Amino acid sequence: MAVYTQVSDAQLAAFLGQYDIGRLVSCKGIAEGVENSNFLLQTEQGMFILTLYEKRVAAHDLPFFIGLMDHLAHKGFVCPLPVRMKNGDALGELSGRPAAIVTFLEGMGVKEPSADHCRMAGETLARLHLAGEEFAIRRKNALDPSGWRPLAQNAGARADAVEPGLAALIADEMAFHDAHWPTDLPTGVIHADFFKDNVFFLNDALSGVIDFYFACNDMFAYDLAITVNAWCFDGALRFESDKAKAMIEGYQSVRMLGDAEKLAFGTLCRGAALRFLLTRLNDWLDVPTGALVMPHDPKEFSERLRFFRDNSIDRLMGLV
Ligand SMILES: Nc1ncnc2c1ncn2[C@@H]1O[C@H](COP(=O)(O)OP(=O)(O)OP(=O)(O)O)[C@@H](O)[C@H]1O
Ligand SMILES: N[C@@H](CCO)C(=O)O
Repeated sequence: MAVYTQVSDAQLAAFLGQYDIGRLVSCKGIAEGVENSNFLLQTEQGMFILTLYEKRVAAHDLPFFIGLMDHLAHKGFVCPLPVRMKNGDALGELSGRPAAIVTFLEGMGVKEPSADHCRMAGETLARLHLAGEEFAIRRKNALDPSGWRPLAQNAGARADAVEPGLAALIADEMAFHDAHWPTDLPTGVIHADFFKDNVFFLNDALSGVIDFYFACNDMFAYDLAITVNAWCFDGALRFESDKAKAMIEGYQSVRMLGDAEKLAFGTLCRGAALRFLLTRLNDWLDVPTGALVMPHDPKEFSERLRFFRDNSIDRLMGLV
């Protein structure tokens, strides 16, 4: 359960006093998620999500995240809408953390997506990329290859206690990406964490997207590579090429990939696997004391990484 910061009744009452969302009926910590502390609020006016931003969210990035959700929602993209306080601000402070309330989205993530779910996810990711055009604020990706290095160093030799040989695998991959990471592909606003738990479905139709707290400006194709990593492996970590093909077709039904994006796609998938391996590994090794959180297993991404390192995926994904 991800609740890193506890909130007393008195603190919550004072915080909610700044909003016009009716009297509080209940407030429950949310079990899912690993990044921030999330609470489901029920008020006289309905359901809302209260988020207290934790370690990976820098306060100076919050106007980007809040502004992006506002921008996308106004473009007709279904995502949470930040709720403004009586004074017009969407960001406040609670229990010593930056905090915000956003609207509640109906639906839930699918644990075992079909190829159809993957197609819809691909389409929606491309719509997000187009809807993000004209968003004025910019944010560098804090988890691009330069951001991976401190994570790799912090884990260091401790990685081998999680999985023998992992420290060498990470060092080799860092060297590979130093030489091969593309720099000239089309960029724009990307979600950067388009995982199955962040994409909601209702009655088998995609109903909305949450969790924009890794969003940034980076390569569109990298976002698709992250999404293929997250959606297109089965429970035994076998790559499911039918799902990847459907996802890429769905994406290209809205935004075509260029030749350079297709050529670099294998490297981007390999880098995406390394990025999630590194954050998971650091979270696994350094769980804050007292936190109610179940860290994700890093080994799920070392397996994906080896798959993308050892296989040429162009044909498997219908890219050639
Ligand atoms: N706007 C929303 N509407 C409905 N449910 C939401 C909303 N925002 C968050 N949730 C619920 O809270 C959970 C955690 O939210 P979120 O994914 O933003 O947290 P996180 O700590 O950033 O997690 P992650 O590990 O995915 O980065 C979601 O899985 C979902 O169940
Ligand atoms: N989606 C991420 C967690 C949020 O950073 C993961 O599964 O590792």
